[in-house]
Amino acid sequence: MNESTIAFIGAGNMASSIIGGLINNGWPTYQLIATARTEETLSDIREKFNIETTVDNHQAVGKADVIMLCVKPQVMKEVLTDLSSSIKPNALIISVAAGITMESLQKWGGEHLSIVRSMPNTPSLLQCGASGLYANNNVSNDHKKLTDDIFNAIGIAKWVDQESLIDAVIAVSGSGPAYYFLLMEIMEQVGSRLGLDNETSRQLTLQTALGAARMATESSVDAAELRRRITSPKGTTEQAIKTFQEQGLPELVEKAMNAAVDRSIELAEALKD
Ligand SMILES: NC(=O)C1=CN([C@@H]2O[C@H](COP(=O)(O)OP(=O)(O)OC[C@H]3O[C@@H](n4cnc5c(N)ncnc54)[C@H](OP(=O)(O)O)[C@@H]3O)[C@@H](O)[C@H]2O)C=CC1
Ligand SMILES: O=C(O)[C@@H]1CCC=N1
Repeated sequence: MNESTIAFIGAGNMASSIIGGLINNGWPTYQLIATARTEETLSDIREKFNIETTVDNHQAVGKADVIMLCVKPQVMKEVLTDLSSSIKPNALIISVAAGITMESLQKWGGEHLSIVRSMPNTPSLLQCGASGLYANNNVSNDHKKLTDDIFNAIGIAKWVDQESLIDAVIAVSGSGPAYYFLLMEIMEQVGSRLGLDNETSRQLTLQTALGAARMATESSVDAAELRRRITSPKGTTEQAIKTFQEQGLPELVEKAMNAAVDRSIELAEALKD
């Protein structure tokens, strides 16, 4: 069992997904600390996870072997600059923020710090997360192993060797759950408009998403082949897929994913100073 204490600076959607995923995987609650701006958020975290909380970032960071920066990109500079003096020597810093570069993190926290830029996603709560990881040159093999222990406990994790690929990870898996949720929302609504009662439409949609995801991950053939197996010649699926393709779904998805990348680059530029 890992003996490291992890401080979560920021205890919102992403932090609580990681905390929940770690606890579900057996990470000891006494090794987790979370901070937030408001007591309201912290009492919610204590109620859900029974871990130590504080509004004092310095107090949390002073005890931590791993400091997980889980605040919004817009407040990262203020938060990291302020807490840098309390970071223990040999602590590992992990940022989850979109659009905050390694250069900025080092400038605000200190050039000597071991920093990993991560891009997790909220299904981490169910240990179904998909994370991308990028390390600076100060990160030792032990720190990499520790990072792997954390992110593999909440799903799968892939190291990338160029920082710019973190933006690709944002477009695929960081933001990705929202794309599938959007499709589920739309299918539920259309099912209702086609005459199903709302609850039936919801249940059929969600079970279909779960079934498709499980088949895609558990089957020995790829998604394209699984799709072909549903698409009978001259059948109903053929008409639906043809409509998606003729109306530009592939181009639309590419455009949306590029928009996510562009926004990350734009944030990095706007928040670098
Ligand atoms: N949501 C997602 O799916 C993903 C998010 N991310 C990244 O995660 C980060 C957080 O996003 P998300 O969790 O959605 O945001 P939330 O707004 O849900 O959480 C942000 C948290 O930061 C806390 N906070 C704000 N200022 C401070 C401070 N000075 N000290 C300590 N805590 C502070 C807030 O406290 P309070 O609640 O008290 O206001 C809140 O708990 C972002 O950088 C984002 O890019 C990455 C991948 C996926
Ligand atoms: O939307 C965002 O900016 C964050 C990063 C990836 C998912 N949520």
